[in-house]
Order: sequence, then structure tokens, then C-alpha cells
Amino acid sequence: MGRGLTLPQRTAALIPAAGLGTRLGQGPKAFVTVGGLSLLARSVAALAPLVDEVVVALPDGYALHDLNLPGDVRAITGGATRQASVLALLQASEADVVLIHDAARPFLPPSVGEAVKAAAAQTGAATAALPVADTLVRQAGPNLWGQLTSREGLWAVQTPQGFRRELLLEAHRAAEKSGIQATDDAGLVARLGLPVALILGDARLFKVTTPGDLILAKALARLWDAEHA
Ligand SMILES: Nc1ccn([C@@H]2O[C@H](COP(=O)(O)OP(=O)(O)OP(=O)(O)O)[C@@H](O)[C@H]2O)c(=O)n1
Ligand SMILES: C[C@](O)(CO)[C@H](O)COP(=O)(O)O
Repeated sequence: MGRGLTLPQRTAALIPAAGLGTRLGQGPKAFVTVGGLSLLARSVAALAPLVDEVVVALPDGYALHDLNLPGDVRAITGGATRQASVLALLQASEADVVLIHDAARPFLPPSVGEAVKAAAAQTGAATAALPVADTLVRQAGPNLWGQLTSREGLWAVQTPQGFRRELLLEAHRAAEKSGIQATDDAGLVARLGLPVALILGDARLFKVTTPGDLILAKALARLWDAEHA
């Protein structure tokens, strides 16, 4: 191959969707619908145009044919934790660059997905995130105001998170070896001392976690569907 030529990079969207939705209380959350579409179907529809393949991790006993998903999607069975589900997804793909995206974040603006993908391909690791807007306080005891924490320089981390797949696999294997459980994938890469780019996310990328979030998602679905029809 001549100098300056680069091989095309194969990309995959890997969607952990195997959670039980305990805080929402309506069964496995990825299958909960807003505006007639499941959270998972919305996440798949947002990511499929950005990548070569889509793989989702489902709870044990669930199958793709129950789901009426758009496009060509492969499913595997997830693990007992989000981290285990992502590791299983990483092992199920051979893509060079992967976008990890929570099924529980159904409203992904295309520009954010594109920006995370481009940054991940260039730097190896990137995540959508938003600068924190609220005052932050650590509780002194249950429901009791304690120490104020400056929000200066603090970001709330969202998904998608994009990585060179080999790099994220290495981070997961290192975490497994040390018995580390993290809440996200970028944290596992940062733990190895490697940089993670912060890409400006979007308020609409909130994670549907509680019944209040579901009310917001149902309201937003009407506007979103009108805008993205
Ligand atoms: N064992 C798990 C746990 C979570 N997830 C996925 O990781 C994302 C973020 O998880 P979260 O919002 O915590 O979902 P749940 O685990 O379903 O919620 P809860 O903690 O309330 O049970 C979700 O898309 C969820 O389906 C997963 O694939 N496998
Ligand atoms: C990955 C994540 O969405 C980034 O904010 C978040 O950490 C997932 O957390 P959860 O504990 O699985 O809800």
C-alpha cells in the first residue's frame, strides 16, 4: 500500500439493552415504548445510519423478532451488569471503531453521534457529555445538606461513547482483572491513563431512568418525531 493511504475503518453501534429497568418499574426498559416506539427501536434508528453494523445486548430470554426493529440488527444476550453486557458486545463485533450507546437514551441528535464517531476514530476515545448546570452538594447524612462542590469544570457524562474497539477491549480486560466495576466505558479507558475527548452532548440525550424521565420522554417524542419525520 502506498504511503498516506489508510484502510477504511469498519464501524459498529453496540447497544447495551439488557437492563431490568428497576428504577422505572415497567420491566426491561429497552422495550418500554414512547410515542409508539420502544426506547431500543429509537436508539437503533438513530445509530444505524452512522455505522456499518448494529449489535444489541438483550436480557436473557428476549429475542429480536419480538421487537420490530428498523434495519439489519444482530442480538446477543447481555450480562448481569452494564459492564458485562458491553464486554459481550465488544467480543461479538470485529469493527475497528465502536459507538457504545445506552438503549435508555432514545433521543440522539445525529450531529452528536457524528461528532463522537469522528473524535473516536481520530483520538481513540470520546464521549458525549454536558457541562453541569446545577449547584452541587454532597449530603452530610440522609437528606441533609453537607459540603458544597464547585461545578466549575464538571461535566455530566452521556452516551454515545466512541472508541477504537481494541482499546476498549483492553480497558475492559484490565478492569476485569482488577475486579473494577465502573458505571461507564470512558471511565475504564481513563483508568489506563489514556485521554478521553469530551464532545458537547445535548439535553435531549437524557437517560430514561425514573418514572419522571418517562413523562419527559413521552412529551419529547411528539416534538422529536415531527422534527425527524
Ligand atoms: N445488565 C445490564 C444493565 C444495564 N444495561 C443497559 O445499560 C443501559 C444503562 O443502564 P440503566 O439505565 O441503569 O438501565 P437498567 O439497568 O435497566 O436500570 P435499573 O438500574 O433501574 O435497573 C441501559 O440501556 C440498560 O439496558 C445492560 O445492557 N445490561
Ligand atoms: C453510561 C452512562 O449512561 C453514562 O452516564 C451511565 O453511567 C449509566 O449508568 P447506569 O448506572 O447504568 O444507570
